[in-house]
Amino acid sequence: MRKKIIAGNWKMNMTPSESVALVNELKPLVANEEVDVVFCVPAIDIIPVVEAAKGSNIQVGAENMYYEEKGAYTGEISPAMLTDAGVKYVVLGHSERREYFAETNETVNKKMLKAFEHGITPIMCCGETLEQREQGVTMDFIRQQVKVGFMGVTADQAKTAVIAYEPIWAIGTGKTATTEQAQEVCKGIRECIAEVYDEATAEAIRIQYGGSVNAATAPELFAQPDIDGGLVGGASLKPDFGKIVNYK
Ligand SMILES: O=C(CO)COP(=O)(O)O
Repeated sequence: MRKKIIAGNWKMNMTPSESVALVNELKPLVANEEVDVVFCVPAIDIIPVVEAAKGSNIQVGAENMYYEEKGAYTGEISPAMLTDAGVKYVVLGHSERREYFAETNETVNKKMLKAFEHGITPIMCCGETLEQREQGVTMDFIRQQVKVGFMGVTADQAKTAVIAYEPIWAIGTGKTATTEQAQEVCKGIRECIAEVYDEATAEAIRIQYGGSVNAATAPELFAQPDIDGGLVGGASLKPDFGKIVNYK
């Protein structure tokens, strides 16, 4: 049985002081030992959020990370900086980073390998545009994202990874994919992992759905056999997130 993982992606919202207030507000609402609860937050919020989350079930993630150890990479954050600050997870290859910051399957792959090397669990995002869905190439596109993203990743590492299926047309639009659409693609991703690795790896890896998840849609989505939780944007900044975490 895979443990559900419900993660908030704060994106570029919340100053450090706002982040502490939000954690204090949400802390009692997201208490649930049956699921992994992760707050993925802007780099500058990591230290105050780790501090504010102490003693709770909230684990902290980053929204991005660079793939080099250290050096002359102005503006970047290294994996060692993240682990030293108490980070356990990192979102990699979010569609917003692919669109606005030139992330490619290849740079995502480098970051994936680095994250595993440092014991940080990657939440690797994939997902199609509306145009790709209409052209019927959704699964081809996602399979490529997954295959390249996981190049050189061992089966034991892959078993611990998280993949977030986020159809781009459903992000921030209020348009959640239907339960059937979300389940179908998450199942397809699991089949892709079984082809690249084996059944045991496919059974172990956790696959989230993301894209306009809210308290109303979460219960049905998370009840699907191949959906192991969610990556939640907008609703993770509100008390609604407590309802999503306690969807049962
Ligand atoms: O991109 C997302 C999470 O990473 C989804 O964002 P929304 O939940 O705001 O649609």
